[in-house]
Amino acid sequence: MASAIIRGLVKHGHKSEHILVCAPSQHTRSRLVKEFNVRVHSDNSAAVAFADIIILAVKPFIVPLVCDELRPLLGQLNEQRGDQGGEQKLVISIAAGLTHASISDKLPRNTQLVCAMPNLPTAIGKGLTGLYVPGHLDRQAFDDAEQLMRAVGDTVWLEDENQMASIVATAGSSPAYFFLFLEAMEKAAIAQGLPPKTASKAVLQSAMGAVSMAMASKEGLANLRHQVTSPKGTTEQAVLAFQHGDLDALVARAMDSAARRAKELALG
Ligand SMILES: NC(=O)C1=CN([C@@H]2O[C@H](COP(=O)(O)OP(=O)(O)OC[C@H]3O[C@@H](n4cnc5c(N)ncnc54)[C@H](O)[C@@H]3O)[C@@H](O)[C@H]2O)C=CC1
Ligand SMILES: O=C(O)[C@@H]1CCC=N1
Repeated sequence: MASAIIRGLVKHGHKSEHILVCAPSQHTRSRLVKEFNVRVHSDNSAAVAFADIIILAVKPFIVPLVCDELRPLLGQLNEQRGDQGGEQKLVISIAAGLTHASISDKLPRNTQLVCAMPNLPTAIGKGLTGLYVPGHLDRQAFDDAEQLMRAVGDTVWLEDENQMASIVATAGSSPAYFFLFLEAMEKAAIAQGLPPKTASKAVLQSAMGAVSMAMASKEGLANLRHQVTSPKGTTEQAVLAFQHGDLDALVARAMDSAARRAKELALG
């Protein structure tokens, strides 16, 4: 996910020399230098010395370990900046499930921390990031978090942290559902006899057309669906097959499972 954000940032004009990636693996560091020409370091605390905005993009169970590495220097630098009336460094966590309080507890007191849930299309500037912060955040930190994630897509601010699990299910994880559905369509089209390239083009272009139309339209998804569904026609048969398979219930079950998993990850 870090690569997706970096790709999106670089593509949208952020200078690669302003980005420092800290990763323990030499292989990962070399790959990122080769791909994006970013700065790299093996020591996570180098991020604190270098950056005003620090993104925690590790697996949820590793976040506490990384916070332990960041805490001493982060506390020291923020204290210095506070004494000089300067801005505090901003920490953004993208770890699924982890609560603001659980991460804050691992960082120096009063650290400006935003919990974010982006998704993979940030890599092409078409991401969706849910953002949450309880109560107060400095205006500058708020603007910085918004501006950074806006550079790689759209944002929604959540008022209630409990909504974050739904954003994980609806946005963070959902590109995989769409890929799965498109894969299933592609397989079915090939099974019906279309050449693979034709099947792929027909599926992807139709998906893109449908999503672009839905985004441009004020009519709502059900209305658009009705416009495709001629009475006693072909679409009606396909829609009936989905409905007999109880697609709504299946999707709800899948999304509930993702949201439940996000809450489990919060418990560690
Ligand atoms: N993959 C996705 O689409 C999304 C992932 N996320 C969140 O992003 C985080 C990362 O997920 P992925 O990118 O999928 O996992 P990943 O396994 O692909 O990437 C994790 C990276 O962390 C690095 N790492 C491991 N230990 C480290 C340490 N001690 N210090 C610094 N770096 C370390 C690894 O080298 C690896 O490059 C997770 O918390 C996940 O919940 C959030 C939204 C979407
Ligand atoms: O599957 C995961 O846990 C991560 C969080 C959202 C998308 N990928």
